Amino acid sequence: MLKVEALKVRYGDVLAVDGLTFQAKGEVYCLLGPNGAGKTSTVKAIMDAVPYEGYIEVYGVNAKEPVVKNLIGYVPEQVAFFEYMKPKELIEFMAALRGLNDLSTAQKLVEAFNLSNVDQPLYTLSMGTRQKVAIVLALMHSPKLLILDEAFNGLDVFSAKLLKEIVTNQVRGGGTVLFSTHVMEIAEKMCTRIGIINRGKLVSETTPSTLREHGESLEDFFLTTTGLDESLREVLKGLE
Ligand SMILES: Nc1ncnc2c1ncn2[C@@H]1O[C@H](COP(=O)(O)OP(=O)(O)OP(=O)(O)O)[C@@H](O)[C@H]1O
Repeated sequence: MLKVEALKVRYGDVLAVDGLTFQAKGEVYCLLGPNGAGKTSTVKAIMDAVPYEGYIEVYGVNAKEPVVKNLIGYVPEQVAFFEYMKPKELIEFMAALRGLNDLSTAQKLVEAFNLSNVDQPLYTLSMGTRQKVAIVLALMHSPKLLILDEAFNGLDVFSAKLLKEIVTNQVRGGGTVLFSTHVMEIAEKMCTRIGIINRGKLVSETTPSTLREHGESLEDFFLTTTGLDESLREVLKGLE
């Protein structure tokens, strides 16, 4: 379970996250918002990678506790690695950092994602392959909370499908997934709940089934709740 309460993230004068509160429990929770809405800042706060105000808890543990890192698997939006390391070395390095002796899950994931170039330095790998390495690193310790920040970027059809299945299994096994994405189709298909975030605030929560009941697409719901539908109409008028 993930609990985020009254979260604020500031960068100097910029209030990137402004009192955000939400919970995700044994489900796929999607944070959806326009560019700059505060999604990545929220995720970084959960990872204790930026200073923040408020309270974050992961499966009963304060997210400020170092031990929480073993409960979380995180695929960042931008994969930044030690470029001269090879995936195999990076996997061993991360396992050592986490105190993980059993590399069998990592090995299975390497095979599943068909990561044949584990002995090549990271800077020589394609974007999609780097993404797969990030996914293996995020999953190798079987985390309870999986955080995917635009994790489908650059993945081929096979790997994207595999990741979708992994997400489903994560929840089936009692885990939780926090998703941040711009891709409506993924949010609509994969998420149990969707939180719309705008200017650092949660402006609405919905579920794909509620949207279906109302015959509304997530795209329309998103544009209306963020007020972007009006901006879009004005922009289109200007183009006429
Ligand atoms: N390191 C930083 N220094 C200063 N401002 C920052 C920094 N990182 C993010 N911001 C600002 O904080 C706000 C939220 O950014 P954030 O990256 O969290 O949004 P996002 O919803 O993830 O956006 P996107 O969908 O474009 O990835 C934006 O105004 C952004 O410019």
